[in-house]
Amino acid sequence: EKEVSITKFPADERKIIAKAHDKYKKARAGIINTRHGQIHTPAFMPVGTKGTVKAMLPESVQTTGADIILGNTYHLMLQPGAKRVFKLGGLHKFMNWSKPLLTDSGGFQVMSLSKLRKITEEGVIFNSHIDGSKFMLSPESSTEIQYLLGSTITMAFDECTPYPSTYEQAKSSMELTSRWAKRSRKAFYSRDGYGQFGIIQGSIYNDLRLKSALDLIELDFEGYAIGGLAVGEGQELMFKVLDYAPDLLPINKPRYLMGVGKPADIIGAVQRGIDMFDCVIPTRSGRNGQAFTKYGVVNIRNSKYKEDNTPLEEDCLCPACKNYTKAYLHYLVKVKEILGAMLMTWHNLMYFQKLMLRIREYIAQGKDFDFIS
Ligand SMILES: N#Cc1ccc(CCNc2nc3cc4nc(N)[nH]c(=O)c4cc3[nH]2)cc1
Ligand SMILES: [Zn+2]
Repeated sequence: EKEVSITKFPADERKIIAKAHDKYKKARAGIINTRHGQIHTPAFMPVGTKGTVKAMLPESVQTTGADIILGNTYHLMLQPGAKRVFKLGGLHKFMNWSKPLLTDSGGFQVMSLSKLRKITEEGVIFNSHIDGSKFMLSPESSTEIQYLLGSTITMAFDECTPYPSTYEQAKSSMELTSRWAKRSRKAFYSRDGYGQFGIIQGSIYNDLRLKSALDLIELDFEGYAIGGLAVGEGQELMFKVLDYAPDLLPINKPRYLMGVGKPADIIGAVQRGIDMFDCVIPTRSGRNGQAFTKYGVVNIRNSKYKEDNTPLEEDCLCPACKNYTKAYLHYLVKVKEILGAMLMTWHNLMYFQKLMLRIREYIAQGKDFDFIS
């Protein structure tokens, strides 16, 4: 079909509702057109780190309403290897997911997973957390790996500035990210319908966030991510950065907040102008027995559910709610049956997608939406 450019917030479909209450005037709903289909924003991306959304079939992920899922350069370069995935037809074919795929660029995962690592101007040298063998990730190699995987949206190679950081530490980290962004942009093989997002850093310092945005806007990325958040700063400080940073980014391009988050975090970030999210919470906490419901979070392992013959949510259309009871889910999770992980994950992904759908609808109708969660 006709390939379209990746970021076309169609003017007529873009609904920026100037709200009487200034809390909402930054919220926007739109559509990102890509080579692999449309992404309705605000969008939540389920995390499929190793080429699978854990405990879900791709067709099941699709039924929850997800338009796009996230994969990880770091994990896939170690196993099965980017060249092998390329030889086998790319990640879309390998994992049987034909819709958009966004891949994180690996720097964040190296810092959180690999043991020995060394950051140099060239890139990051590290030992695999699997077998200790030596690897290097650089703006060039990360961008090439994401090309070999066939990512719809490639992330620039950045350094996620830890929290807390002094102003000086945040400044030199942000400056490194700007130099790496330039190299990432140069290494990107641009094709119609594919895109590369820059990632701004600067920690909690507004002037550093501004400089980071200016450096990256010069590189004319198809979209921009706000990095260096959801790293332990807490919701209040995250929102303080989000009261300022999204407006530094081009209004007509997608804004992606990496690693976020709980429903309340997502709502607060949408109200501040964010379009895209990813978080392991619905999948990881689902496998650990936490179900997100309109009544709040249900810890299904709690003994009070062992004879509860009612569904998690009576009006939810997911298999867990349509066909099973909390008593059965309680039992499956307690005895660590694989079906327990499957059903809890499916429900949580459905819950997160329903939340995004309702947010999109409320924005389109110009309605307030801060009470949803
Ligand atoms: N369960 C659970 C759970 C575990 C971790 C998290 C926090 C994830 N936060 C987070 N992911 C990130 C990825 C990132 N990737 C890159 N390339 N750069 C970032 O600055 C960055 C920042 C992030 N912050 C949230 C929930
Ligand atoms: Zn359900």
